[in-house]
Amino acid sequence: MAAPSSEPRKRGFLGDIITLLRPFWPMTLLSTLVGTLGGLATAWLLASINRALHEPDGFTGTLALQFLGLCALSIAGSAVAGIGNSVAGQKIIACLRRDVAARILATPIDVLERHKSHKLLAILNGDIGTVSAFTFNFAGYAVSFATVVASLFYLFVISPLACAIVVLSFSVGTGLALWRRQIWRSDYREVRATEDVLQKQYRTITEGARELQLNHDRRRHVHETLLAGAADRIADIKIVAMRRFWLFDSVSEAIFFLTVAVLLSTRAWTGLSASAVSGAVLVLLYVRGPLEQTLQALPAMSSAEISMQRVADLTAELPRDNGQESATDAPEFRNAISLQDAVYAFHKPDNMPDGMEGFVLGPLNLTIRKGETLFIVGENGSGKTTLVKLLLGLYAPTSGHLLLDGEPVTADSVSGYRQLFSSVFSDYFLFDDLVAPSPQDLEIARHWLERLEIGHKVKVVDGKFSTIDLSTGQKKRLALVQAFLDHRPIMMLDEWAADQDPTFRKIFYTEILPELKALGRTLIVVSHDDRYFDCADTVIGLKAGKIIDVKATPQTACLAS
Ligand SMILES: Nc1ncnc2c1ncn2[C@@H]1O[C@H](COP(=O)(O)OP(=O)(O)OP(=O)(O)O)[C@@H](O)[C@H]1O
Repeated sequence: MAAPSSEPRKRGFLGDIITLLRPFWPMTLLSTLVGTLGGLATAWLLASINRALHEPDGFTGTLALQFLGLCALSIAGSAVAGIGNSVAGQKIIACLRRDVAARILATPIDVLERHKSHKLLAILNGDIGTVSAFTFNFAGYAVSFATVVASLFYLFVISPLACAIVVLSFSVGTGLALWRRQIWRSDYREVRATEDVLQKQYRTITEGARELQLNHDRRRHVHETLLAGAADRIADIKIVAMRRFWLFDSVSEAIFFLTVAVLLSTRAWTGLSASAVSGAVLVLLYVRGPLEQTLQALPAMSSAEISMQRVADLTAELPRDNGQESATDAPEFRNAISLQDAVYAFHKPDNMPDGMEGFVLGPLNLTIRKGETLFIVGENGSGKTTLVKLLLGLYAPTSGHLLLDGEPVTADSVSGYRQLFSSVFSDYFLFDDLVAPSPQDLEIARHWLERLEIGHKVKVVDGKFSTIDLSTGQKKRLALVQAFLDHRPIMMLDEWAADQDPTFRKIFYTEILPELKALGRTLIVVSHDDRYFDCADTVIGLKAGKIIDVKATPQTACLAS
């Protein structure tokens, strides 16, 4: 089995945005074109107003009609651009969310374990929204851009000098905005990194609520140092950025008034006509809004660029699903699964001190025959769960092979291979519903709920369990019902009995496991219950990642114990 392929990131930010917009190009193109038309109409409207100001006949009927027509076009252009934008924006968010989720679902477990879940959540919740917030306004920027360019063109036609003064004024404003963007880029990088820390602390206060309420010192440390530290740092960076923003905004405003003053006060010297001066003031007044809107998009663009980078970095590491996961059927399980000189070595964590190495399981040789009950035993940290993940195809061997009926399980076949198993890990996830249950499934579920002595607590109602608010041991019994309903030939139960009371623990080993075996299930059971090791056909003992003991036991002994 090969390691997941990662796609090198070749495109730039603009390329990413265009790729995102590509599926919605008819709508984006239409709204951008109509929006641009609206922007041109606005510029023409300014020209008409200026002409009306200096027309000897004033606001003539023709001008009035033209004014109305242009108003309609300008308003309609903005509206169509706005609506088209929001539709494309929402679809882009949905698309990105689906794509990232599909990639996470198709990602090998060890890669996923290396990405901490709070970081994945920050990307799913925060970054995707930031990217979309920028693409949302794509047509809006086109409207603003068209208005600015067309208005300047009009001004150039009536007076190149007035146009030059206005362009100079806008250029200084634009220069300031670009400078501001540059500073915001580095600020936002720190904001975004701190948001990951914040997300981690949010998880701590929700998932560790019990522990924190019982320990005031830790609670204070988490709340006042870690969480408040991250929240305050983000606030501090944003306060400085906003202060800078308003300072730059005031300077831009001052430049605007200064330009108007220059235009008015130097008329005698520059020889500008009244129509050129009023045209320039109109353009300055009216175009300032759209221009600022475009310039204000620059910080949003920086944020989107960094967020896009994070989404792209993540998705480059995660494989594309291509629908293969759902399309692959389980192969037939005829004889045995085995490991041949299989090794799994964990990556050494970045913060692991020198001289310490990551855990290595193997090399292992092991065969599990169809219908066999195998117990994996060993002290804490000996590698039992790691071995199970290797056997289930969740970890790919670093070297050696995983074989199904003598054939190596490859990167192409592993997804189907995994469908041979149902599992209850020691840190299992409990689903509260059944996937498309048949009437027989409902019957089987009822049987197993009774058999596991939780039938009085849980029923199946409309394809869902009526509750999953159960005791720890009862939840685990429900997880076993779920695993059984998966109808897989091999069941893996990792320390399943650890949370059960002594009576039910005995029932599990001496009745439930033999029943499952009698139903044809191959069973892989991780256990510390040495009292019941006789209930296995084979027991393998692990120590420091190596098999130290293999024992074949007749299962009849279990029934007598
Ligand atoms: N995600 C991980 N990243 C790095 N190392 C890991 C990871 N998971 C486990 N390990 C290492 O692998 C070793 C074996 O872990 P494993 O969970 O397989 O032990 P185990 O035998 O199931 O233990 P237990 O009886 O406590 O459940 C551990 O000592 C740990 O250091």
